[in-house]
Amino acid sequence: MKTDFTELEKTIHGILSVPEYQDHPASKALKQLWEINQDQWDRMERLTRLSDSYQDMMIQRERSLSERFDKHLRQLEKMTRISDRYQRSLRQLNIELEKTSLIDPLTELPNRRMMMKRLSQAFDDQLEDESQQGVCIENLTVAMIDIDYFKKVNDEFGHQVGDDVLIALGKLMEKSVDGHGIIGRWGGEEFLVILPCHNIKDASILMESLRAKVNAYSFKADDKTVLTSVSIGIASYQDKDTMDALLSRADNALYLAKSHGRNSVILG
Ligand SMILES: Nc1nc2c(ncn2[C@@H]2O[C@H](COP(=O)(O)OP(=O)(O)OP(=O)(O)O)[C@@H](O)[C@H]2O)c(=O)[nH]1
Repeated sequence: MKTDFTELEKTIHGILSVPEYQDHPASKALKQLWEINQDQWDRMERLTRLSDSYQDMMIQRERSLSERFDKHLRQLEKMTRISDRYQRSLRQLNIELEKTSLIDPLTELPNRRMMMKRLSQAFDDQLEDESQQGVCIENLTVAMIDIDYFKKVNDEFGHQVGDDVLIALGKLMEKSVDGHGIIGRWGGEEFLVILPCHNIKDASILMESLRAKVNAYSFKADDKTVLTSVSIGIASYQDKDTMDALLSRADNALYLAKSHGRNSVILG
């Protein structure tokens, strides 16, 4: 746009520099007009520069904002990844913790806590079944099993062999009960079997077979052989029974089995 005026500028400069025209009113007005024009140009240039620097500033600002946004986004993604990882490991830890709190570390059978949970569940099922006249018309039955003279095993063969015998007998008894109910380590050399939907007769046949298997089993420790047997007390659910009452009947039956010479099954 300014280049269009180049010729005009030259002409005006030409007129203004002629000495005879200096005092002519038209020359004075032209000079004034020229100065106003120059002033306008300066102002426009200043405005253009201002607008350019403003635009530069905005571009710069936009760039830094977008960089900051990208940086925050990356940080957020990183934090989300870390949090996901942390949550996964926490979940895994919880599963393991839950498992270790319910499993006996030596025999890897359910521990007493888990057996109490399962028994409580079996009780609920039993009560629900009674009220709804469901398919399970038989009683819930429990069996308390205690290894006979286990102290002797420890004394004679050492505690480590005692541990190995506990593990081996745990596996053997678990196999015997498999498909009928569950077995857990109740504590020390004592185990509990829960047999839902088993009347006392069926339960005693199953427990008698378990007893015979343990009796026939021999554990080899180096060149020595460890022979064991178990005493078993059985009790079936009776009307208005509590868990404690049922367990204590099974315990009393076990006590009788012990006092009647061990290696036997007694019904409570
Ligand atoms: N090796 C080993 N021994 C255990 C464990 N828990 C309990 N025992 C042992 O089991 C033995 C139980 O002894 P007692 O209660 O006298 O019973 P018992 O010798 O089996 O005799 P009866 O039960 O009367 O037939 C003790 O010597 C305990 O130390 C265990 O985790 N490992």
